[in-house]
Amino acid sequence: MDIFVWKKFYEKIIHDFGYGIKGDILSSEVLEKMIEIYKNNVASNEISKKIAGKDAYIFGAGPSLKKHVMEFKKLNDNIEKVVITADGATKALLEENIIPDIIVSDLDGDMEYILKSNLFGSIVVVHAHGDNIDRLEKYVNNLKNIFGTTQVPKKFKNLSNYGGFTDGDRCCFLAEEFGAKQMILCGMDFGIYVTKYSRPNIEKDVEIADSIKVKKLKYAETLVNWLKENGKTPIRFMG
Ligand SMILES: Nc1ncnc2c1ncn2[C@@H]1O[C@H](COP(=O)(O)OP(=O)(O)OP(=O)(O)O)[C@@H](O)[C@H]1O
Ligand SMILES: Nc1nc2c(c(=O)[nH]1)N=C(CO)CN2
Ligand SMILES: [Mg+2]
Repeated sequence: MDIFVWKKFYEKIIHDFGYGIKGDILSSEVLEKMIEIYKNNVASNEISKKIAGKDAYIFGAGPSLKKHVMEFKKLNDNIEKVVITADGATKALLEENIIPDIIVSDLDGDMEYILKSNLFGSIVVVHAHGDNIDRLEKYVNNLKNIFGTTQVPKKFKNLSNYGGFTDGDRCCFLAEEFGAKQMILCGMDFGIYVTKYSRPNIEKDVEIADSIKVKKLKYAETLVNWLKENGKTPIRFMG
């Protein structure tokens, strides 16, 4: 997404959620510094090699996730694919012995499966924002092959901004940026329900989301719809 178009979305989002741009900038600076120190990042051409020209299967943590993982497993064609998971959705793929090529995360969820998947080779696209500085400090030096992103519409030496807000819609903006042939969205239900993959501490498998999560999902849907209308990569839903 053009940075000026993203700036308009971003200003609305931070106003709507009461986030401060200062926190987002500080967090981005922290991630930049860590990448400089640990040098554990990959260059953008590594992302390009994984995505360009392929069918991008993008997995979010909605109620249809497990069903769509099983459908994905049954695919039997020779089409080149890239598996991109949003944060908590990573666990559902590992449960089926599928290692995602790329994980997009702000590191705010259950890290066990992201760390495990990264050990098996997944690139982790780590997002900096004002509410995850502690998570960056705790986990970035334990990861290899990371790619840093920011939501601040401003240039950073080691961070990229392709637009997008939640981990799920940012997967889509990444696939668009790096020239996927098409995107197939799995577990990207949006709506008002969350799963244990998104919120590990809920009692039932699926529960009604809290109001902030519902609002985040609404933005995720709006951004994916924007991309569908304005992007070059076709987007469809699994099933
Ligand atoms: N019904 C849904 N419930 C949860 N995630 C969904 C749903 N539909 C789509 N998604 C996408 O799946 C992604 C992964 O979910 P997860 O809750 O692990 O991520 P998250 O963005 O870190 O959420 P949060 O910021 O609220 O912690 C979300 O970012 C969202 O874009
Ligand atoms: N400042 C801030 N930015 C975000 C946040 C958040 O909680 N705080 N959550 C996001 C994805 O869910 C994306 N961006
Ligand atoms: Mg997250």
